Amino acid sequence: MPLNCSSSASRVPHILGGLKTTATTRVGGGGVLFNFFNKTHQNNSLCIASLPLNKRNDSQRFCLSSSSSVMEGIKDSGFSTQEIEKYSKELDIAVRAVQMACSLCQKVQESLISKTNSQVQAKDDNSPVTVADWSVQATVSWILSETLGSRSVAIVAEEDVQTLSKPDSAGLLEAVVQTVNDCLAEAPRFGLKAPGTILGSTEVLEAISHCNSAGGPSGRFWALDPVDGTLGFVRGDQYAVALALIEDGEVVLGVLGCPNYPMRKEWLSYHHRYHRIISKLTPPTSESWDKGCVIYARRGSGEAWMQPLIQGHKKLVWPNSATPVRVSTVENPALATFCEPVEKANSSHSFTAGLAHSVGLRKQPLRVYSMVKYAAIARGDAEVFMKFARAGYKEKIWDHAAGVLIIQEAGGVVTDAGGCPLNFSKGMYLEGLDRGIIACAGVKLHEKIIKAVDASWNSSSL
Ligand SMILES: Nc1ncnc2c1ncn2[C@@H]1O[C@H](COP(=O)(O)O)[C@@H](OP(=O)(O)O)[C@H]1O
Ligand SMILES: [Mg+2]
Repeated sequence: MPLNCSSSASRVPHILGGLKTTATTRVGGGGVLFNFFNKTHQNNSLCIASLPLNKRNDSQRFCLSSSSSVMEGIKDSGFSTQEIEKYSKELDIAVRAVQMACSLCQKVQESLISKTNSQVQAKDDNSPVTVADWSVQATVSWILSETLGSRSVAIVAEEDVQTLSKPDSAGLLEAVVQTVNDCLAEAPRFGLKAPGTILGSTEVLEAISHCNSAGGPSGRFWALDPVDGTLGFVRGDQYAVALALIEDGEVVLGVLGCPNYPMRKEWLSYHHRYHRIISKLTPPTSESWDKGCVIYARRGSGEAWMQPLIQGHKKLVWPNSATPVRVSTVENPALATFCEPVEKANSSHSFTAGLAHSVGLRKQPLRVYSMVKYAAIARGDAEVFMKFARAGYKEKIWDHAAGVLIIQEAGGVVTDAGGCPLNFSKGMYLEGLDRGIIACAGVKLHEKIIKAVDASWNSSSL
C-alpha cells in the first residue's frame, strides 16, 4: 500500500487482501444491499411510471417495486429506503440514454464506413471528431436535462460548439441536427420521452454547450465521452460511449456502451471489419457473432451489470436481460492477458512490453481502442490494462471515470502507477496522476505490476 497517496489514500477499495472497504463501510458490512440490487434487477422492479414525464414530479417519474421480500431486505439492512434508492433514477436514465447513443453511433459508423464521408473533422490537436461525437453529446445532454431538470444537471464533456458554429460548417451542423432528431424520435423505444417538436439548430447547439461544467471537488456532475476512441470509430473498429456521475469528487455511477464488443471474447483481437465479413457469411440464426453491450455499476454495490444492446426496432424492457459481470480469477501472469491502446502515441508499447516480460505476462497484448479495455477487464475477458502516456499528457476524467468504477465494482483494482486511486475531484483532468494507469482483475497481479514499474521506470525513456 503506497504511503504517499494524497487525500483519498484511505479510499483505495482494493489492495487490502481484496476486502472492498468502500463498499462494506457504506453498506454496513452486510450483503443485504447486494441482494436488494439483485432483486431489483430480477424483479423488473425499476420502472418508469406511465404518467407523461412533464406531468410528474421527481418522485413520480420513477418507481421501485415494493415486493415484500425486497422491502424486508431493506428493513433488515438498517438503511432507509431513500438511501437504497439513491441514484436509481439516475442510473436508469443513464443506461437508457447510453443505449440510445449506441444506436445513434451504430448508424453513423455504418454510413461512415460505407461511403467516403466528409463528416470527419480534425480538432486542434488533430484528433478526429465526427457527426456522432456532437450528436451523442447533444442527445445525452438533452435527455439528462429533460428528465432530471436542466438547472440541476451539470455535465463535463469532450466536445464544444466552436467548429460547429463556424459559417462554413452549416452542412455539418445540419447533419448533426438531423441525427439528433432521428435519435430522439426513437426515445420511446428506450423508455424515454421524445421532444414534443423537433429540435432546431439553436437547441442542439445549446444542448452541446450545456456540457460546460468544470467539474471539481464538490457537488454533482456528469462526465461524458460521447464517442471514446474516435479513431477506432472512424476505422470501423471498437469505440465506447462513456457516462459517469461524479458526486463530491467520487464516481458514483458508471455506464459504458460498447456497440462493437463481440460476445465471443476471442473476436476482440480482430479488426471489427473482419468480424463484419464473417458475420455476413454465417447463418442469420447463429448467435456466435452477436455484439454490443452496455455495462454499468453503482458505487458501493459490489456488482457490475451488463445488458445486450437493443438491436433493430426492439423495445428496451428493463432490466433488458441484465446479467452480472465479474473480473477474472486468473492470478498467474503466464495465463493473463494485458490490454493497451492501439496507438503507441497514446501509450508506450515498448515500456509495457518490458513490464509484461518482467512480471511473466506471456500472451500477446490485446490492443483495443477506447474504454472497451475497461469493459474487457470487468467482463473477465482480460486481466490487466496499462496506459503510459508520454510525459506532459494530461488524462481527462471522461476517458476513465465510468470504466474505473465498473472495474472496481466488478471486483478489480484501478490505480495510478504509484498505487493511488485516480482523482476525479480536480476538474476535467486527472491531476496528480503518477506516471500511468494500471487496472487489474486482482490484487496480486496489481502488486506485481506496481513493483515492476518502480524497478524499470528510471531506465525507461518516459
Ligand atoms: N497523446 C495521447 N496520449 C494519451 N492519450 C491520448 C492521447 N491523445 C488522445 N488520447 C486519449 O486517448 C483516447 C483514446 O484511447 P485509446 O488510445 O485507449 O483508444 C482518446 O479519446 P477520444 O478518442 O475520445 O478522443 C483521447 O482522450
Ligand atoms: Mg475519449
